[in-house]
Amino acid sequence: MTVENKPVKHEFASDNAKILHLMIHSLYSNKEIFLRELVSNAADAADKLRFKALSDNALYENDGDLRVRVSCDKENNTITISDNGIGMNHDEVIEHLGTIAKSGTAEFFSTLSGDQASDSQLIGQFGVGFYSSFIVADKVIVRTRKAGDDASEGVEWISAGEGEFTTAKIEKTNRGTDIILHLKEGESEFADDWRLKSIVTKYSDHISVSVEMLTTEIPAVEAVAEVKDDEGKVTTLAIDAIDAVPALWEAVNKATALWTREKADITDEEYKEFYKHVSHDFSDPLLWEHNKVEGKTEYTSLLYIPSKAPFDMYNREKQHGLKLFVQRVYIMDDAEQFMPTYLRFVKGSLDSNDLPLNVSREILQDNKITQAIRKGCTKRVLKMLEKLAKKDADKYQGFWDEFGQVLKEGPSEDHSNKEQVAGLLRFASTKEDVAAQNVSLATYIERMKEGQDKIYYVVADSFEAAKSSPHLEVFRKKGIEVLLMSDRIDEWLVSHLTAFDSKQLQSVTHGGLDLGDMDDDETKEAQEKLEKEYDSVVKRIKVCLEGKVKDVKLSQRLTDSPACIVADDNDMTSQMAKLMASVGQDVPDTLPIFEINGEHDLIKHIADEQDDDKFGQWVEVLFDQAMLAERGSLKDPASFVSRLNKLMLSLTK
Ligand SMILES: Nc1ncnc2c1ncn2[C@@H]1O[C@H](COP(=O)(O)OP(=O)(O)OP(=O)(O)O)[C@@H](O)[C@H]1O
Repeated sequence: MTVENKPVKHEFASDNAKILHLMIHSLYSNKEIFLRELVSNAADAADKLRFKALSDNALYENDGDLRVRVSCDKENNTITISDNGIGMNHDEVIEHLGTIAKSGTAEFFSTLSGDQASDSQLIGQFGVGFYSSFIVADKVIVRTRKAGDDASEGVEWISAGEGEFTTAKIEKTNRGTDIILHLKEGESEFADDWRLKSIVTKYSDHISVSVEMLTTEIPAVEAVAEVKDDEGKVTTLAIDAIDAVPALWEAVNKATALWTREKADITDEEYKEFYKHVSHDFSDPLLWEHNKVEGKTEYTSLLYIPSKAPFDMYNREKQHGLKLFVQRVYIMDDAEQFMPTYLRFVKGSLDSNDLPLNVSREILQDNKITQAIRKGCTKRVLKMLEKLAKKDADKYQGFWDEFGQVLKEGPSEDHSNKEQVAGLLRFASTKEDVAAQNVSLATYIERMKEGQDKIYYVVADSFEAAKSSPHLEVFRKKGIEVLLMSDRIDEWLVSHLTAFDSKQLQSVTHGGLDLGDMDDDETKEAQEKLEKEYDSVVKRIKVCLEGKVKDVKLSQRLTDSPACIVADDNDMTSQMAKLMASVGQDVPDTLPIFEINGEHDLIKHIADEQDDDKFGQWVEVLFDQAMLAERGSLKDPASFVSRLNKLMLSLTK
């Protein structure tokens, strides 16, 4: 795209005005963060240049001293943040500053409630970055030139943060980006060196690039002396005047990479600010760990668990949050190779001395060092979570509520840490019958009944459906706890997590029910007797449901419902079938097992029905009902309704 000398108008790509309005409103009480965001972007730009210059030193254009400068002009009510980093060309300006929109923006903004406190939390998760300038400015000018481009390739971007912005070609001799904020009326407090300095030190001390501000200029002092001669005549003599001290750019931050410092010298505040820089999150992290690993592979990791899930957490393609450094040189963001996908919420930085500086994503992929670091970091995060769960169950619960669903991807993805991940899982259960997922597998095992050797669970579409599943009846009667699962991922989880602590996980809707030593002899005898009694009824039902069921059995799991559907041991459960169908997979048509409750009055009633037609109608209706309860829908609902109506009519006669 060619750039015109004359400013060209562009529309913002998304519903910018509305989004900005919401953002400004929700972040207003914390407006100084605009400076953190802009300094953070400028430092990133310096990091990116340093990385690119590794393979092309000319990009430094003889100015290798990377820095960010912050200044203000009281008279004109402006603040300027200037960097000599990578800069942007015209297309990049349009791409990066022309839209706040990221995928899912509209959906995300529709979740805002208008309540400032909760919205600012959400906005923080979304990340507003550059656009936070409009909290304090009513006009923002960006003047930028990409490293390596000709001075005439500079671009000026101007916007008042409403529906549009302009771009124009400019001459810019020095590489990098200047951002000039024209402060709104009432925000002139920020056009003050002391105020700016205190914000920069508060938020940007950990940034490894130096952030500079101008010192105050000291004017020259003309010193004079009056000398009296013998006759009393006074002469004025100029003696050594004090030279003026010009304003100098001076670093106002420590400018050393935080993770290279000793843990004992780093305050919690500094850790928190560094987190905000790497994660673009506005809230404090939940916890973090900073480790220098020595030995075969040497690296420093600073890993954070956020307190809130970002709005696009469930997108598995989502960028990961680890920044990779090699020998303190920034290499890349989103170094996904160092963390398994189910821990994609972890943010932070990794610095390795063993990887080459010219490392690329491709090299990282098949690299022994990468694998060793990934293994170490995975263990570290799992340990952090284990420790938290032990030490502070409430805080862990907060973590689980945000990230539990993602952690549930663990057992299928990470076989070597399956047991450890399983120990971190939390479920709802029949013990409390509430939707909160707060029961660990270890707690379940502690509460198991004498003689119980399995961990029982049910998976359904919703918590309500799981809780009222007919399959739970006998478990409730016998006081056996069952885990209630209703997250989309649950069926997938249990298909990979088949045991924990040597106890098998068993679906209550799957296969024959064997309560093992928990059934007394009396119960077993009664069951056998009932089976004999119902032998011929079961056979008659099989004939009626020929081609629709795999088998018909007398149930041991029902007490209140007349019948239910069970999946054969090796067959896919209906939840799994639904899950596969929802991702477009072919699902084999498997026939269910139909179980009837011999103690139920309806079953007793049909057992006595001599008329084959009527018997058939009853069986079909009961079967459809059971299918409906299990799968939530029927292949042919109209026939079910008509059969039910016929049956009801016959009862009125
Ligand atoms: N000073 C700068 N120098 C070079 N590029 C910049 C600069 N400031 C912003 N950018 C570019 O604009 C992009 C958008 O910045 P913005 O702050 O809106 O989002 P972000 O930093 O990518 O992430 P987040 O929205 O989560 O804060 C950056 O990713 C970067 O590519």
